[in-house]
Amino acid sequence: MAEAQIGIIGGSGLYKMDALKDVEEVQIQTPFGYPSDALIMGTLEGTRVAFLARHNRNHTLLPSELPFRANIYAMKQLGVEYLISASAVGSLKEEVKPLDMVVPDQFIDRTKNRVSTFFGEGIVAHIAFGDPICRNLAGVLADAIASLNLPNVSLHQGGTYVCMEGPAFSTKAESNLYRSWGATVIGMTNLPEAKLAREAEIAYATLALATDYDCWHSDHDSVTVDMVVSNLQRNAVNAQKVIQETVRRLSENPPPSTAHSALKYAILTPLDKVPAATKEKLGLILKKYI
Ligand SMILES: CSC[C@H]1O[C@H](OP(=O)(O)O)[C@H](O)[C@@H]1O
Ligand SMILES: Nc1ncnc2[nH]cnc12
Repeated sequence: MAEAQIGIIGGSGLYKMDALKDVEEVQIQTPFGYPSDALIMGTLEGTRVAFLARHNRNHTLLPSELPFRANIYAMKQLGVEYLISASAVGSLKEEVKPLDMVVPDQFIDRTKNRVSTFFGEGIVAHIAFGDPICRNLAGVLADAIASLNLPNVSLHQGGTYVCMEGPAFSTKAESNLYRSWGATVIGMTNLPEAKLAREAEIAYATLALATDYDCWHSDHDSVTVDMVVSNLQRNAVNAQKVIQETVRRLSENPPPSTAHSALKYAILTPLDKVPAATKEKLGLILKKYI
């Protein structure tokens, strides 16, 4: 099986990475079904990476339809230890302008219909999630953004990403509620990924690309898909530069991550009491502990 230490999940508007060399497309089956699309393996800055279009290259999957478990498990099968998510988000703060980049460090869960754990079926585990983003990976990502000095793009390091169910965008009352909570950006995808990545002991960080002011801002039109995609297309070149620079820095100096041992104290069920079928299904995740 092709291997990569670094994974990239591209969201709305980022369906491929132009700079990848020696590209190989791999269809991966996991115990949780097929991922959103084939994984694109390629070399970036001399390092093998795995790229996945979160909603499929043809954008056929709603946020609520995403096979989150298969996506993260497939990354684990490829040997991924660091996962960078690029995502379109709405801004909930005046100072976060469309086209700005945010590296969030917190989430608020407003989803209703997502499976966000690999556990169950006879095995119980509770990962620590007080710091849902890997601080060291986020640091590398933020340093990479800062080093590029991208014109007209401000970096906001830290901030809270509200993850809503969708697919409809928020009402003004909801948007203002999230603002009153001090949240920074809003999207529909990153929280289940962050939880599953943590369970799979993969370090996870988000490159949030602001595309709109959601619907709260009286001087801006309410968010539309056109607005999101046209802004993200304007930003896609920048996003790829950031990812490339992040990969260069990561491959030179892969940082330690507490995510890499997240399960050490998380599993409650004695492993000899876990049904054999479950042990087999979660084999890749559990093997360190068996
Ligand atoms: C196309 S607008 C809404 C859509 O965009 C974001 O997707 P992603 O996080 O994959 O970039 C947002 O979460 C919604 O899924
Ligand atoms: N305003 C918004 N709400 C939810 N998801 C988004 N993705 C991009 N903009 C968004």
